[in-house]
This record gives sequence, structure tokens and C-alpha cells, in this order.
Amino acid sequence: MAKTTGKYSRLHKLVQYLQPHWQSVFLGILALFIVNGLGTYLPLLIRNAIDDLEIAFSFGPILRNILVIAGLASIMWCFRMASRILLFGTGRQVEFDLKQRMFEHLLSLEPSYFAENTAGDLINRATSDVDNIRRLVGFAVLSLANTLFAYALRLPVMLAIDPVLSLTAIAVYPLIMLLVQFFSHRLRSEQLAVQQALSNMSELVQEDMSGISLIKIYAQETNEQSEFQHLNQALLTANLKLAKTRNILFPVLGGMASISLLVLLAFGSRAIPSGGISVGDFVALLLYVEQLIFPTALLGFTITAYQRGEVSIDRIETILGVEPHIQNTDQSQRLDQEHVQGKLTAENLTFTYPGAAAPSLKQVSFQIQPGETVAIVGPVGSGKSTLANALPRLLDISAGQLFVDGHDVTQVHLRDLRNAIAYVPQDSFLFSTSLKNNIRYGNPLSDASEVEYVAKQAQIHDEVLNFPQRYKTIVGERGITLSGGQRQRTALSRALLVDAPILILDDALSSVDNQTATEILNNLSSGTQRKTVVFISHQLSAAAIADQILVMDQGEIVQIGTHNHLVQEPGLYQTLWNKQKLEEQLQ
Ligand SMILES: Nc1ncnc2c1ncn2[C@@H]1O[C@H](COP(=O)(O)OP(=O)(O)OP(=O)(O)O)[C@@H](O)[C@H]1O
Repeated sequence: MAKTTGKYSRLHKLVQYLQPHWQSVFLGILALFIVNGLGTYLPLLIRNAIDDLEIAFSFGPILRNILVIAGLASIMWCFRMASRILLFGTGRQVEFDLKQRMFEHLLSLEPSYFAENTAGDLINRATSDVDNIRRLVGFAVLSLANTLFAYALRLPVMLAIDPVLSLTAIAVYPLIMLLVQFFSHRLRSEQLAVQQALSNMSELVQEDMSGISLIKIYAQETNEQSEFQHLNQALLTANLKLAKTRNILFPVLGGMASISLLVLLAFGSRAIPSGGISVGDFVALLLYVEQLIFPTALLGFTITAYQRGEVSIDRIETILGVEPHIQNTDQSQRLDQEHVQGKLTAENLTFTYPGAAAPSLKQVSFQIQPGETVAIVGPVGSGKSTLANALPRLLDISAGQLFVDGHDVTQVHLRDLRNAIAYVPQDSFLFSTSLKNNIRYGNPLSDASEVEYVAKQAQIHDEVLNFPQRYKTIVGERGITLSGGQRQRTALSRALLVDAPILILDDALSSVDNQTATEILNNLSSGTQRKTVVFISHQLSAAAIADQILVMDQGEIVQIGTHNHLVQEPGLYQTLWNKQKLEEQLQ
């Protein structure tokens, strides 16, 4: 796991994020420089105009000065807008790039990563952490550059006018910055508290809506109501606290800004009569002091935004730094899918889950010929799914143990390997889209006849005809709820449509009745272009039609043979078969 803890490496990352957009950043900062240059020049113009007035009043020069000042102020306004558009736009671009990189990176990681990291945490990083970085590169870059130019250009002019008066007037500014920083930390933690309270409440609503039947069956409406009230109250309290802090901060800031103006007024009004400074100088100083308030206060917020952004950079880079364990190497061979026969071989395949004490697969060896239908049976936890996951390399298995058509799977290009294997897990995921789109997920350009053909093979077609909009019916969270068996057969249709030479069904027909499961399996193993089918199941009567059956127990293959052979042989298969027959009779 990559760690980016150093300040230097974070800054380096920041520069990397900004690099593709350097033109916008450069132009944005240049615009800010122009804004501050004009902002420094304008008070000097006003000063000259006022001092000219002291000598003689003439309408022409006043009008000319007003027009020049108004013109320059408008130009300044345009450059300020441009700087904001360019720098905030860069923030948005960086946000876009990071979200895209994160999503692409997450897709490259193996399923075990998602078992260790919750979806909630990953979503949080992809949203609030990326948002913090957006603020850092947009707001913080703008504010830092703006403050830097504001002071670098104005302070020398102010000091040239009257160093003592200038420094006395801005003496409270460091205090403003510290105050803002203190408040922005407080604001931040209070904002987090509001977010937390909000997410607690949404979680409750989401759970209650999903489990509404359970609430009714157990008559728990009153309890749920009071739980909601409790969370709602917590949200109200957090919101009020946040509002209070905001309502204190801004008037306090305004007050402190007035202090510096008052100081200037008090000392300046004494310096004018004594001839220390001219009225024009005094007005220019007033304008400068006023112009510096906003960048100073903003710097306080910027420091907090920067600190927050640093933490977020670490959190995002931790994810981006995770190397997928299972990936192609320079030596990975390409497989021509057209010519894959579908022969599967295991030679002493042994696999231990990371952190597990004992292996889940122990010295497993078998040969499955192209076009064979092979059933894998065995008690719960015997290693069947582990074996199924090892074939398409969803698990990080060692080299030299598992082969497709004689090619070591760890040496085959991952995409080619996975294109050669269609895999249906027990718990298939359906997207919230039409049934048709779910079925043609692996092959989005398939036409209606191809979709219907596979749906017939998976024995779901007749039921689809009874759905309100047939193949256009929306399923998943936002659509109709399919029964377990319908979901499984939809997932099977999806796998059949990609027409891979090897099909793995991992308990994928467990919710389908035995007779239908047997018919489906018969369909699959009787075509002219037979696939290699690996059928993992507890349904022994369906498994019985397989060409060979591998019986697993505690990670080992303990028996191999046809049903007729195994049912005669004293052993685990016979025990399981007799038990299942007895259960069927009792039902
Ligand atoms: N991610 C994991 N980490 C650690 N151990 C695991 C993991 N997944 C499975 N196991 C363990 O590996 C062993 C084999 O599990 P597997 O899921 O392959 O069994 P199975 O035969 O498919 O069971 P079932 O019939 O219930 O689906 C079990 O002891 C299980 O607890």
C-alpha cells in the first residue's frame, strides 16, 4: 500500500494534479497579478485626484479621472472574473480527473479488495475527499496567490506613503487570520457533525423503507418513530450549533476590520494637519487597508482548506497506490477466443485465503475435457466456490497449478482468460435497467432474437412474456422484484449470451427447482457446439447427469466419477445422495 505522508510528496502530488491544466493555472494567476496590480494603482490615482483638488478645482480633470478610474475598475473586474473562472474551473477539472482515475483504478482491483473496504468508505473518498482536493486546488490556489500579490504589491506602496501609520493600521491583521483559522476549524468539525447526523438519519430511513414489512410484522412503528425523532433532534442541534458559529464569526470579523480603519482614522487625522501626509495619501491608505481585509481573512480559511486537502490527498493516494495483485505481466500470452477448446486442468492446486490458518484448496488435481459437463459437489465450506473463483483468476493463485487448454492461467492475458470463461455466481447482481440490457450486459450490441434465444435456453423466456413490458421491464432496485429463481435464470442468460467456451455455474441454479435445473443442464450439454460446463451444486439429482462428478470435502477432491459409479461406491457421494433422497421422500 502506497503511503504519502510527507509534506513534500503531498505538494508533489498537488503539482501532478495541476500539471495537465498548467495553462489555465498560469493564466488564472497572471489574471490575479493584473487584478492586484490595478488594485494597487487605483488608490494612487484617487490620491492624485484628491491632491489635485487641493490645489485647484477644475471640472475637466475630475471627469477625466472619474472615467479613467471607472474604466480601470471595470477592467479589473473582468480580470477578477477571468481568474475565478480559470482557477475554480481547474479545481473542477482536477475533480473530474481524480474521480475518473479512482473509478478506473477501483475497476482494476480484485473482489477481495472490496471485501476489506466498505463501499460507504470508498464512496466517501470519491466524493468528500475529492471535493476537498477540488477546494484546495481551486479556492486555495486562488486565495494564496491573491493574498501574496495583494501584500507584495500594496505593502511597499503603503510603506512608502507612511510606514508607521500603515503598520499600526494593519497590526490587528495577524489576529484576524488566527481568529478565522480558529473559527474555520470549529466550522469544519461542526459541518462534519451535521453531515454525520444527516447520514445517520438517511441510513435509518433507507433501512426502514427496505425493511418496512419487518417493522409491520413486529409492530415496531412507534419504536422506529422515536428513533427517527432522536436522530432528527441530533441533526437540529448540530445545525443550530453550526449556524451559531457562523453568526458569531462574520460580525466579529467585521468588527476587527473596523478596528484597523478606526486606528487609521485616529492616527491619520492627526498626521494630516501636521503635514505628515496629504489628504490623498490618507484616502489611499484607507483604501489599501480596506483592500487587504478580505485576502487576510481568506488566508485563514485557506490554511484550513489546505490542511483538510492534505488529509484528503493521503486518503485518495492510498487507494490509487494499491497495486492489483492479479494483473497482466509483460510475458502474458494472448488467447484466441475462437480457438479455445475449453480443456481445464488442475495440478496440485492449493490456495489459502490471506490471513486464513488453513488452505481452502489442498492439492486439487483434475482434468476436464473440452465440451464435458462436470459437476462439483460437496458439503458446505468444502471449497467449491473457491475452485470456481480460481478458474477465471478472481483469486490470486500461484503459477503452475491451473491450466486452460494447457496454458497456465497465471500466464494468460486476463481479458482473454475471462472472455473464455462465463461465470455465474450464486448471488447474481442485476442492474436497475431493463431485463434486455441486463441479459446483454456482456455483449451490448446483441439484438432481440439473440436475447430471446439465450432466455429460452435458460428457461426464463415464457415468464418474461408475462412481465408488464416483457424484455423492456425494468428490474433491480428501481424496477420489479424478480424471484430468486428468475434472477438466477436471468444471470444465466447473460452468461450464455457472451458465448464463452467455458461456463461456470457456482450454485447458480440453487433457487430453481430440480427438474428445471436438470432440463437447463441437459440443454447446455446437448448442443452441437458444446461448451465445457462446470456445474457447482448441492442439487445432486441435477448434478447426476454430468459426464463426471468431482466430490469435494475440506478443500480436497475425495472422489471422481460418474453418478452411476459414485452412487455404488461407499463414500461421501453415496452418503450425500442417500441423505438427499431421504429428504425428498420426507417432503
Ligand atoms: N474470503 C475468504 N477469506 C477466508 N476464508 C474464506 C473466504 N472465502 C471462503 N473462505 C473459506 O474457505 C472455505 C471454502 O469456502 P467455499 O466458499 O469455497 O466453500 P463452498 O464449498 O463453496 O461452500 P458453499 O457450498 O456453502 O457455497 C470455507 O472454510 C470458507 O470459510
